[in-house]
Amino acid sequence: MVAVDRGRYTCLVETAGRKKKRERQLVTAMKARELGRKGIVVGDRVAIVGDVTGQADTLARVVRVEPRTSMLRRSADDTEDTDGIERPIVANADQLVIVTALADPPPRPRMIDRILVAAFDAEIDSLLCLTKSDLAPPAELVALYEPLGVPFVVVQKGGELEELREHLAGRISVLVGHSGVGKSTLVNALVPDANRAVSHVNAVTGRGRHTSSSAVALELPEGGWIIDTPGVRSFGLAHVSVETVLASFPDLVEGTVDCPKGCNHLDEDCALDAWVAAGHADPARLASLRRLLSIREGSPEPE
Ligand SMILES: Nc1nc2c(ncn2[C@@H]2O[C@H](COP(=O)(O)OP(=O)(O)OP(=O)(O)O)[C@@H](O)[C@H]2O)c(=O)[nH]1
Ligand SMILES: [Zn+2]
Repeated sequence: MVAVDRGRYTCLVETAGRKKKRERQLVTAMKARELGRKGIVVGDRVAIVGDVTGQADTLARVVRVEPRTSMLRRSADDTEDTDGIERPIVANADQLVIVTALADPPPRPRMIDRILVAAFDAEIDSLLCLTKSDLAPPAELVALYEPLGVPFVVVQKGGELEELREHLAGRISVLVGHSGVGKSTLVNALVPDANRAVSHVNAVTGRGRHTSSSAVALELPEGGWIIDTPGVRSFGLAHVSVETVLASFPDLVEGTVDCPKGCNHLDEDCALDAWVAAGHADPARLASLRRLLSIREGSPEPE
């Protein structure tokens, strides 16, 4: 599923054409009644029936959604309608690319932390993509994320993208970042046909890029997909547990055996302080764990 918009689903269908050459086309579909209220999102693998020629004014039907390997939800505070529900937006992604400018706009570590927790929760890898390196050096931000073991790449407009391409090749990556960080600049550089591909999808669904707030999947020339998420600044965290965050710090788990029951690992009675002080783990790791845990407790970053 490469785009979803107001009940119209754009699917990429690959068929074995003549001379075993693989042929692919975009097919517009609607949801078959038997799927009921089950949602379909970008990244979903689906089965479709009916008219799958993809010709103008044809409409296929999605009859089945395959089991998902991961699911990212838009955070409730990100949606215009403030009903507090975290809606699924991307399925089956295997990498979350956090696009952050080194300056203009300045980096927002709290937002980066929130996205990292969402990635831990969804069990997908994350990659820090630091843009606008012509405006500021990356050292300070890199130092903040080094203890977390998050890989990073540094890019600038018109510059080399080889390293980033290596991280993206063959994978399904979701790009997320605040407005103005250079996400569109990046997408256009990575996918030479990005504008055309997006307008083609929108021609099928009848919407323009900037009116659409839904995610769109774009295929990379070197294989793999990037999924742009316009208007999405962070992902839902309300359901993320202490255990989920802790599980991403396997080096610290052992130190929690003496914690009081239900310890949030933030208060004075937490056993991790003594355990780390005894030299069992890096204090920077504990500090990072606590930074991420406190995000769940705190209110979302104000705009
Ligand atoms: N100095 C500098 N400016 C950049 C760089 N990359 C992008 N810009 C500029 O930053 C501005 C925002 O870039 P966009 O690519 O539109 O950012 P975006 O994240 O897509 O923003 P939205 O479209 O609002 O979501 C534009 O004026 C770009 O020309 C960079 O590496 N260095
Ligand atoms: Zn504890």
